This record gives sequence, C-alpha cells and structure tokens, in this order.
Amino acid sequence: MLEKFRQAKLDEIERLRRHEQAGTLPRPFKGKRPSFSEAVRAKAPRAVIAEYKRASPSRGEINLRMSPEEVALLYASNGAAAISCLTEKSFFKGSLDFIALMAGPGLPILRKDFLFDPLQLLATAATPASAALLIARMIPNINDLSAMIVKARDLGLDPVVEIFDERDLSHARDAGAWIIQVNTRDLDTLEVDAQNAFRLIKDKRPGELWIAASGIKDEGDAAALESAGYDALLVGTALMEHKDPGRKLAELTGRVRDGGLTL
Ligand SMILES: O=C(O)c1ccccc1NCC(=O)[C@H](O)[C@H](O)COP(=O)(O)O
Repeated sequence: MLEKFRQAKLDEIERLRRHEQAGTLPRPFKGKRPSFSEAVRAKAPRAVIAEYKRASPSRGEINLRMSPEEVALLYASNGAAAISCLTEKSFFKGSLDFIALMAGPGLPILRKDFLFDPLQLLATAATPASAALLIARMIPNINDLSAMIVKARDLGLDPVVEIFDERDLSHARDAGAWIIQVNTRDLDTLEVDAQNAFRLIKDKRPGELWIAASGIKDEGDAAALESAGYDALLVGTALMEHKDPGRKLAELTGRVRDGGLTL
C-alpha cells in the first residue's frame, strides 16, 4: 500500500517541479501560524488532535456531508488542541484547499498527506498549516528525512514524524525528530494493533511530544493512552462517523462524562 500512496503523489510533485522551473511556485502564507506543538503541550496529557477525514482506504466513505468550515468550528468549540486535515485526494477525498477553509477558528492545522519531497512542504507552507506529517517509512534515507525535517522547520511547520515500530523510531530520532506520532495502523495491511502504542511509548524521552493515532474510539481508549504516557491523541473515524462529532470530541477530551458536562 505504501508504494500506491507514493505513486498517487507523483503527479502533484511533477506539477510543482514545473512551477519551480517556471518561477511560479505558490508563495508562503504570510499570516500567523498558531504553534501546533505549543497547542498540544498546553492540553497534554489529554490533547486531542481532531481529524477532518471524509473517507479512507480502510473504511471507504465516512462523512461527506460536513464541510471543512463546519467541522473546524465544531472541533474548536469542543476542546480540540489542533486539527489534522487529510489533504490526499485519491484515497481520502481530501484537498489542500481544505486547510485555508479550516483556519478560521484559529486552531493549528496538521497537514496529513504522503509527503516525501521538499516541494510538497513548499506547497504546504503556502497554506495556513502549522505542521506537516512525515511518515518515517516513506522516507527511508536518513539524509532525506533529516532534510525534510529541517525544511519543514525552516518554513515554520512543525514536523510530525510518524512511526510504526522501533526501527522507525530510531530512524526518526536519528533524523532529528522530536514530535513522534505512533500510528497503530499498519499502512500496508491496514490492520490496527493498539498494543503497538503501549509498547513503543515505554521508550519516550524527555522533551519529546508523543501522539497516539488510529483506532481510538472512546473515553476508555483515551484514558488508557493518557495513562501510558501519551501527550496527545489523534482521532479521525470515531469523530467523523458520529452523528454529533462535537459531543464525541467533548467525551474524548474528558469534558463530558456519563452524560453530564464536567467543569
Ligand atoms: O485510515 C486509514 O484507513 C488509513 C489507511 C492507510 C494509511 C493511512 C490511513 N489513515 C490515516 C491516519 O493516519 C488516520 O486517519 C489517523 O491515524 C486517524 O485514524 P482513525 O481515528 O482510526 O480514523
């Protein structure tokens, strides 16, 4: 599957390369980028990064009825620390245009896509995004991953490096990553193994920010991951499939328990 995701991005990269050669690359966004890492730290250890996810390879269509603007407002009103926005078109029905549409409420936005070329970071920086996802396994060369991390920082984007196992963690650290996202979903088999999250967190180091992602369904999952030592949780499907994503988010942030609002 990883190779399919990579292939799906090649046309976009080729278009960007042509713009680069013509001197017509999109210019960097000049507005304020709210800090992703500061927003997550401020709400740790129960920071919830709420994802705008319309569809996915594992679920097909999830929620096509809610607009990016509507979801951003819901997430901001119900305690999200930040927004994760899937911008990949083929498998997630996403768009890079969604980021600007979600920026209104002022939450930091993580661009969730298959990024492995510096030109994609330039395109990301042309939007109000505050962070960019880098999947360690998609950038196997240590110099390439290190260059992507440096480029993201130079553009004012927090690099969030996604790992699946100990080998990915070493690779991410060797490349200079300090925001680590553990995806319990194997991107080849699409199987979710929650135990991965509880095993890997044992190796968290001081100063690192750790995010657990995938398969998080309810307050019980959230509490267990918080107890294990995570700073943040990234949740997509459980929010987007819910009839009231705002209430589901309030439950996951611990603002609503047993039907009543906690102070
Ligand atoms: O969600 C998928 O089916 C998927 C398949 C292959 C690569 C990535 C995929 N998801 C991207 C994500 O990282 C998730 O959207 C994110 O971790 C939230 O997961 P969930 O809460 O289980 O929707």
